[in-house]
Amino acid sequence: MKVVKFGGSSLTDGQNVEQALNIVLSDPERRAIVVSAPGKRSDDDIKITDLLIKYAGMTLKSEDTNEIVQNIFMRYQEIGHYFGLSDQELKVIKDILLALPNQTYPNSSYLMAAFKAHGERLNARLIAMILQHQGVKSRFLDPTEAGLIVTGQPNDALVNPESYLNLDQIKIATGERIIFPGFFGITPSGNIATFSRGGSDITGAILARGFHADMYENFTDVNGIFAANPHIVDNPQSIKKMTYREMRELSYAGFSVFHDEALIPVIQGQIPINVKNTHEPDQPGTIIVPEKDFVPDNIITGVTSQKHFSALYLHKYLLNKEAGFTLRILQILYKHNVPYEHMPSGIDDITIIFNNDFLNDQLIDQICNEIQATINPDQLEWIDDYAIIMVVGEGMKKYHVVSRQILDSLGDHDISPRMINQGASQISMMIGTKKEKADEAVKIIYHLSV
Ligand SMILES: Nc1ncnc2c1ncn2[C@@H]1O[C@H](COP(=O)(O)OP(=O)(O)O)[C@@H](O)[C@H]1O
Ligand SMILES: N[C@@H](CC(=O)OP(=O)(O)O)C(=O)O
Repeated sequence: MKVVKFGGSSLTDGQNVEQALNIVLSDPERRAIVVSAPGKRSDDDIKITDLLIKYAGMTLKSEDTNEIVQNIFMRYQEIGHYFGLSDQELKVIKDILLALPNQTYPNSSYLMAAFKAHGERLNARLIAMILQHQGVKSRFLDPTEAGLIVTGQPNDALVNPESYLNLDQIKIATGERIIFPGFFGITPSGNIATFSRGGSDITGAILARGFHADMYENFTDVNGIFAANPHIVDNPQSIKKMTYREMRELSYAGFSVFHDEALIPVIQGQIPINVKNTHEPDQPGTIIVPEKDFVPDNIITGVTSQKHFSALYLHKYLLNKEAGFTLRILQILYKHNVPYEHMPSGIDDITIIFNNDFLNDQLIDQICNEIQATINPDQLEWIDDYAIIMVVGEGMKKYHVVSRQILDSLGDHDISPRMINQGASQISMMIGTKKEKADEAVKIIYHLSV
């Protein structure tokens, strides 16, 4: 059997949902369907998830929410009407939306998670109603009923392994389709908690493992995974086949088309992933497979950049002889609950690279002051303007000359790397640059790879 996930970009309106359902019905193996909340219908539209975040915020501030509820409901109503559902049949969706503020939540973070999750919960319910209306044997299955248990942060949850045992018990009748909402699970105490943004990919992966699927098909709005972000490189080539670890490195480093955490359940279950286009389902898309089933065609598979970093540069002579130097820095970061992304070092220097999401100006000042006082470095410099370019390819392991070509080409364009780090897996190379040079660097490296 196949688990199939449709992203919000594939479920924007009635016509899109019809395309998705045709895909489902064209293959009897497509038995478990994971859906996201309806996405943007045009560039200036708002995703349902973002409308729900606004609804939660207004509820917390006790503002009038009639208009926002109506706006959210209208999106579902429009899809329902396209398939001939009556307002009477759709009333349940409005009732659930209106009832959200009246539930009890442990705190405002759980309230936010529950509101957000209803984008997918109501869409799955609606799509099951549409299929039933068309006479297709189908069932809405909720994470509560399925036992998709999660722990951790209410808006950044992690799957609990018990979920796989629960999913294993679920019977899908012959010819039946299960419609499952993406993006959230239920905590052991029965509250809703969501994965991080884009997390319906994770739900699809959990179901693929839990149901022992032969394939996880992930439908989006482009022909698979491109070798570079299409917003940076014009018409990038689509990758035919790649490995789990290539995808994990690339999605972690900026390929937002597939969530990096969604790789983990499929790797554990050794299930191939096929990223495909809902609008062109006959195109092969990208297949993501275990390393043992892969022979690289190219040296570089993909290149990506991320610009949300800062770095702390520390210089101290004989740093390499001072036991506990790094430990004392890490203790300061730990005290302030600040994680770091990377820490390349030399004999007398170390750079610590941070994700800006975990920082603010006050925290930066505190950390710098404490490091200055504790470590007494010869030089301490905070660098705001930091981007990381990640070049990934299984073929890079064999052809070390590619690193030199990359650096030479960047140098020819006056881009001098601030840091170079060859990953321990030898399939990736990380290059630190100024933010303003990041897109240009991606273009240069992409054109070397094709
Ligand atoms: N390397 C890449 N390959 C394909 N798409 C990419 C890549 N990087 C960014 N994207 C963007 O990701 C979008 C699909 O991701 P997303 O909008 O989250 O889809 P969905 O709603 O289907 O989950 C594409 O429309 C594309 O613009
Ligand atoms: N709707 C959620 C979860 C998700 O995965 O959405 P999408 O499939 O549209 O990326 C979000 O916007 O984050």
